[in-house]
This record gives sequence, structure tokens and C-alpha cells, in this order.
Amino acid sequence: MLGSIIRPPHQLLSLLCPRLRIPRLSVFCAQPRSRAMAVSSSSWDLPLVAVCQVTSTPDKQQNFQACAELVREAARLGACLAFLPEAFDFIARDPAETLHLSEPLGGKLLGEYTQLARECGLWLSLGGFHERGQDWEQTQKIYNCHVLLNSKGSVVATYRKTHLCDVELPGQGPMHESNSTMPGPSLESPVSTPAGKIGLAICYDMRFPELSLALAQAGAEILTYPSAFGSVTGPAHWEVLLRARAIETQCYVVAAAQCGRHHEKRASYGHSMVVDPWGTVVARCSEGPGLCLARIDLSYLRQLRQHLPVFQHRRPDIYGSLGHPPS
Ligand SMILES: O=C(O)CNC(=O)[C@H](CS)NC(=O)CCC(=O)C(=O)O
Repeated sequence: MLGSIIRPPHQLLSLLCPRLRIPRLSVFCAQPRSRAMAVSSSSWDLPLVAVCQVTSTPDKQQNFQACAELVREAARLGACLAFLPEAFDFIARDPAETLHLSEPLGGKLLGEYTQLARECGLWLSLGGFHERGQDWEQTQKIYNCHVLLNSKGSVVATYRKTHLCDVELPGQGPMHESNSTMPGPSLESPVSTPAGKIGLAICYDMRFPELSLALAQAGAEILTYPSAFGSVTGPAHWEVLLRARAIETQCYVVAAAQCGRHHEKRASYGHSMVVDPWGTVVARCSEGPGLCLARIDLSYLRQLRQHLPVFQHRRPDIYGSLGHPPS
């Protein structure tokens, strides 16, 4: 039966993986079926990823210290890849301060993260760096740039946020991201990492399933939505959107979030999470700064895609090849 393949009973789990009962498991905020997949191998062989939740402020050095502490803890716990949220570098009080604090990719702050990746020997998803790009002199605007570093500290991919968040919602301060930021020109092809093939996105992008379908069709196994989600949309939309993206693309979804109060004018929702391709939240943080971890099981992902082959059932003859990456 399909159900029993996908969700093996817990008895089976502990039978197959007796070691899962040791107390260290408490680092997994939620780790259902942890992951018994391991019909033939132990889940301890599967890559472990860490999701870091922080409260960025306008103080860049303090933010770096907070992120570095979580990344070092992730490395100690055995993670091969740590995810940091959008605006991990800083959250400023206004667009002028945002522009003032921004740096190029070759600047001092990215240099410190390069050192950190090397020191810890893990990959880093830096989920939204305020980047002075090549066109800074002309535009005087930045990009919201998701940077992926390998364990040697080299930049292996960059994605510049394509959907900018210009919204005014009652009860939440107005957001006019395009006041300081240029939209990115394109998607980035999914990147091979020790945890699987990662498709890069940022925060507000999660509201556009076309983007996640394009990344899935280009081979993504893990979608990332590093975020600074607002406190009005958070409770209503955050988990629903992330789980929907996971279910419809049959990808793992990793969403590192900003949390708490950044300054007098701005707060974020928190609740960083990892969702598996079935739509189950397998790890989550709560409101405050911290870390959660999950194992990525690509054989489970492949098995699920075989059992539920939605990508073979699409009807582009009816609605066009929505979501196909531009050729
Ligand atoms: O401002 C910065 O420094 C970095 N950028 C952000 O935090 C962006 C733009 S203000 N935030 C979002 O996209 C929140 C989306 C959101 O909350 C929703 O979709 O509901």
C-alpha cells in the first residue's frame, strides 16, 4: 500500500533505526518518520541541513556574530549545509540606510562568510545579501542577492530576487522594496550540493508557483525561500505557502526566517522550517533566534515522484508550458 511505503509505522522506525532513540535526537525540532526510509541504510548516513533563525538589526558586525555562532553550532552537530535568512547581513530603518550599509559581493562582509565556510567546512546559503551590483554607480540601487558558498568559501551561485515586495497591508508597515532594490533579471539553474540539487529563491518569490515549477522542472530537489516575512501575512500564509510549494513540486522546501523585532519599525514572523516533498513539516523553529535541523532523503523524494507522477500528468496543451524555464 502506498501509505505504508511513504509513512512507515513508528514501530518499524525504531526497529530499523534503534539509534534514533538517543537523546541527541532532540536537536531535530520535528523529525517524523526520521526517516525510516532507511529500509536498507541508516538515516544517519543522510545529509543533515541546518536552518538558522536570527533577528537582524542595522548592526552588521553584531549580526555576523549571531549568524556565525549558529553556523558553528550547525557544523558541530554535523550539518553539511547551513541556511541563513533574507537580510542576514542587516535590516535597516529606511531605504537610505539600506543603501548606505550595502556592499559588493567582493566586500568585507562576504569575505568574513568565506572564512566562516572554510573554518566550519560546510556550505552556506546566504539567503539575501544587500548587494551593490555592477550597475551600482548608474542606478544607486542594490540587488537582493541569494549567495551560495561551498565549503571552501567560493561563490558557486547567485540569484537576485526577481519578485520585489511592494505591498501595503493594513496592520503592517508598508513595504516598498523597489525603492532601494532592482529586480533580478533571471532564474539561476539548480545547483548540486552535498544535500541535493538546490533551487534558489527569496521570500516573496514563494507567492509565485511559476518560479518553483520552473526550478523543479530544471531539476531542483530542494527549494529555498530565505525570508523576512511580515507579522500580518506570517500567521495566515507562511506555512501554507511553503507546504503547497513542497507538495506541488515534490521538492524539499527549506525556509530560514528572520524573527522578532529588528528596530522600532519592523518585526518578523519567525517559524523557520523544512518541509519534505510529501508536505510534512520535518523541522521547525518557533519565535526566537535558534536553529533546527533535518535530514534530506533523496531516495524518498524519488520514490514519491514515482508513486505520484504529477510532472508526467501536466497538460501544457491546455494551459501552456507554465513554469518551464526560458530556453
Ligand atoms: O528589507 C530588507 O532589507 C530585505 N527585504 C525584505 O525584507 C523583503 C522586502 S521588504 N521582505 C519581504 O519580501 C517580505 C514578504 C512578505 O512578508 C510576504 O510576502 O507576506
